[in-house]
Amino acid sequence: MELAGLACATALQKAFPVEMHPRVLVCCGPGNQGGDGLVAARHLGMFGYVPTIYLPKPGSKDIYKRLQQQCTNMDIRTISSIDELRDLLHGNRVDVVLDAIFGFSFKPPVRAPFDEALTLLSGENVPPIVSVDVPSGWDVERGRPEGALPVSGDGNEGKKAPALEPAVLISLTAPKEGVRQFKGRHFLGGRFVPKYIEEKYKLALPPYKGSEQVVELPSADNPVKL
Ligand SMILES: NC(=O)C1=CN([C@@H]2O[C@H](COP(=O)(O)OP(=O)(O)OC[C@H]3O[C@@H](n4cnc5c(N)ncnc54)[C@H](O)[C@@H]3O)[C@@H](O)[C@H]2O)[C@@H](O)CC1
Repeated sequence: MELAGLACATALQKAFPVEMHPRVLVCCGPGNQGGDGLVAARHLGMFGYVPTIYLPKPGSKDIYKRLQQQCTNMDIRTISSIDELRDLLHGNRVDVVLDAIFGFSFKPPVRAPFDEALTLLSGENVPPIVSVDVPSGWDVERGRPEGALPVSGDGNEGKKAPALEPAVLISLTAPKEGVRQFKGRHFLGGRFVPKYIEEKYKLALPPYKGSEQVVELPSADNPVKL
């Protein structure tokens, strides 16, 4: 989780340098991906950004609580309500968003309060989004859903929430099948995979340069050379 979060912070820094994009909103879900987001927030703070964490539903694992505490120790502000999220986004107080809400374990329908968060983050004039591993709302295998996602809960019949459309994606360990359609800047972070795992699963991972934690991958709109 530590190296994954560091990779997320590093990719965001490459795509959105601190000089131009100092204010980062880190949106965290309740799973391991949310934990990666908390780690990334801490490193972004170390890189000179001013992170704010949106954490509506903290994970219950002990490691999650400890990661939260480390952010608190660094005086990183945490918000939890949808009203605070709306105020931040509509008040032009965010330069870039790190989407660490849902990763490969997401399954629709979307449960509250993430339906409203996805709607706000998909609104007009929202700053660019960097998604972790799988853009929130996409399926790890099938990718971007066709149309908006159903929302669960009494009284939500017919209600929909959009999947996110990030500008940048940071895949962890190896890109997932569902992000083949992703066209923006695409980074890979996962310089922690032992050779035997790479060979066992035939991952064919690209080389990382020097001591870099991430490598930029070619995508349809960004044909970088490896
Ligand atoms: N080996 C691993 O498992 C690693 C995982 N990593 C990260 O962790 C992610 C996977 O972590 P997890 O398996 O914990 O799952 P996720 O972080 O993808 O999310 C699962 C959480 O979201 C909730 N959730 C799922 N569907 C929902 C819905 N429709 N509405 C509301 N809440 C919903 C679940 O209750 C669960 O708490 C990866 O995508 C990656 O970002 C990395 O830290 C690297 C290592």
